[in-house]
Amino acid sequence: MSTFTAQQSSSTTSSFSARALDLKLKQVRLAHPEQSLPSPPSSNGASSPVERDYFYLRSLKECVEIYEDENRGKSESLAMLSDEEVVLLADNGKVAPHALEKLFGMNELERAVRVRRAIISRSSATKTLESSSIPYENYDYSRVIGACCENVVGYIPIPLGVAGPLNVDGTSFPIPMATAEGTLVASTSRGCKALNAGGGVSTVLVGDAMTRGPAIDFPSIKVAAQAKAWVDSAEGYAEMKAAFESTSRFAKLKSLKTAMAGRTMYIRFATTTGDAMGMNMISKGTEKALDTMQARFPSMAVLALSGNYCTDKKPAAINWIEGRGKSVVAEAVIPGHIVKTVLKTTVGGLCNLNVKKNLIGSAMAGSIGGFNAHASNILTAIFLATGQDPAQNVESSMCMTLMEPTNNGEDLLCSVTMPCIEVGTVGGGTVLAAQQGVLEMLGVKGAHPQQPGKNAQTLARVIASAVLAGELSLLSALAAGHLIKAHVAHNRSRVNTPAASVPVTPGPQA
Ligand SMILES: CC(C)(COP(=O)([O-])OP(=O)([O-])OC[C@H]1O[C@@H](n2cnc3c(N)ncnc32)[C@H](O)[C@@H]1OP(=O)([O-])[O-])[C@@H](O)C(=O)NCCC(=O)NCCSC(=O)C[C@@](C)(O)CC(=O)[O-]
Ligand SMILES: NC(=O)C1=CN([C@@H]2O[C@H](COP(=O)(O)OP(=O)(O)OC[C@H]3O[C@@H](n4cnc5c(N)ncnc54)[C@H](OP(=O)(O)O)[C@@H]3O)[C@@H](O)[C@H]2O)C=CC1
Repeated sequence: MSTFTAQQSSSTTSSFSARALDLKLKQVRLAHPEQSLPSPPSSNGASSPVERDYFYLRSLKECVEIYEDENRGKSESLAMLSDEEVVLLADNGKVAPHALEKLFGMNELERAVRVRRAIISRSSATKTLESSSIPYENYDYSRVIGACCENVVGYIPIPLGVAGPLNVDGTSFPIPMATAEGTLVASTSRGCKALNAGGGVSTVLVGDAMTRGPAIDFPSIKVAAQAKAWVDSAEGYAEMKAAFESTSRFAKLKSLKTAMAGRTMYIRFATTTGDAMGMNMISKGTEKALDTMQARFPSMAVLALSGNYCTDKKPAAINWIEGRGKSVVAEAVIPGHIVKTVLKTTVGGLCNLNVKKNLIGSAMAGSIGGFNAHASNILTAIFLATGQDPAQNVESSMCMTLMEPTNNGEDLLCSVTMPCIEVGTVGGGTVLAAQQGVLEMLGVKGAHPQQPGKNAQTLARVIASAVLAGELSLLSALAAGHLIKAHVAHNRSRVNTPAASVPVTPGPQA
């Protein structure tokens, strides 16, 4: 085995930048995985972690002896090893990379992330993760572990803009939007300006129920029908409700909808979930209710807690028709002169385009719940900013935008109908510090102190109102023929646009 001579003079060591030293060390480790590097002279005084790594890298055998010493706990043993030495243990199957937080302990969460980046980086084809611009430092990982993500290597920053403010039911709200699509915030702001000029948006909450729909098999259609009749009965409902509600202080069962497909039965549990979006809560309650049902129907077999009759994170007509999460309608009147001066179009032009695009165009396309221009743009940006589950934008963005002339054709009456806004202000990504900051700015952080559910409902009302702003502005830009002009101005970076690809010259056969 070749040997490596470390730079042992303290003056030479201090002339290394930490990064250069770190890279050098990694090269050595890759080339000589089994080698113990020489120790520094006692006068050296190497103190930074990188310097310690550089001078004290032990052999795999020594590292394993330290790590497996039964006289110490794992976190204590790992504290004696350098990052490089933990990477060495992981590379040799002694430490599971996804278990680093558990092994290091709660006081060393950033170290766990740093070491994992090194492990993953070096085993990947590109080897770029470790030195990449993906940030990982100064992040509160205690909020992430066991709640938001596993195998963490950092975090992805997304620009956060604020549109508005927007007057919703008499209160002025800033509209937080995390997005990488230039133009969105500007467009939503223009819509807010037009809406405020007409006195703002008024909203109604017409439903509040998260849903879960398990699939249950029975030996025959006869037994399945008996079970269905029992769940549909007052007695069955009461028994299921009691079992369901024993699992949570906040989840309250509102209805059970049953359906059969051959000998398989589906039950759509619909419940309020306080200020939580509620999927964990409702799944927990559903499991308990099915245990109760099983006692009555021993031959039933729960195939899956989710039988897609919910329907979570997938397009489905049942959500559009019955609603899921918060069902909100938001409405406003915009004076005709504001339509002209702020939106640069006319009441007639907007109404005509809305019918031809959002209603007839979507019908021609066979859309379910897509009777809008870009509800998902605004909703998803607010979801990301406020820590919602972004996969639920599928059904949450379902929206019908309506526009008609009012006040003898002078002004515009417009509305959005959104039956499935799935949001919470507790649980999931709402526990993260930055997302909590955004919820705080909106005055809806955490659980409402007196009325559980009010914070989440307010957030849903704000989202629907902001969607109305976005609809107005985009439709106006389309009606006026301004769309591409706006996107070239706000959405095409002159600094970062890469050089064009050079197509490979076609060969003689091509
Ligand atoms: C959680 C597991 C994986 C445990 O599963 P397990 O089999 O108990 O895990 P294990 O401890 O035996 O480990 C097996 C492997 O899992 C991985 N693994 C295990 N633990 C970790 C960890 N901490 N960090 C990273 N990786 C981990 C890892 O690869 C590990 O291998 P190893 O590396 O140890 O050789 C399993 O129960 C599972 O996959 N559950 C499903 C959870 C899920 O997919 N949830 C999705 C969200 S639900 C939803 O949003 C939509 C829904 C449900 O509503 C849609 C619908 O309607 O269907
Ligand atoms: N399991 C699944 O199938 C799915 C899970 N998810 C994920 O589920 C997570 C969200 O689940 P969710 O159930 O919303 O959140 P949580 O799992 O965090 O549950 C909410 C918790 O907050 C407590 N709580 C305190 N105050 C309130 C209040 N005012 N209103 C409501 N609850 C309160 C509840 O108490 P109590 O214990 O009394 O109920 C409960 O313990 C997200 O990470 C999401 O991505 C997403 C889709 C499917």
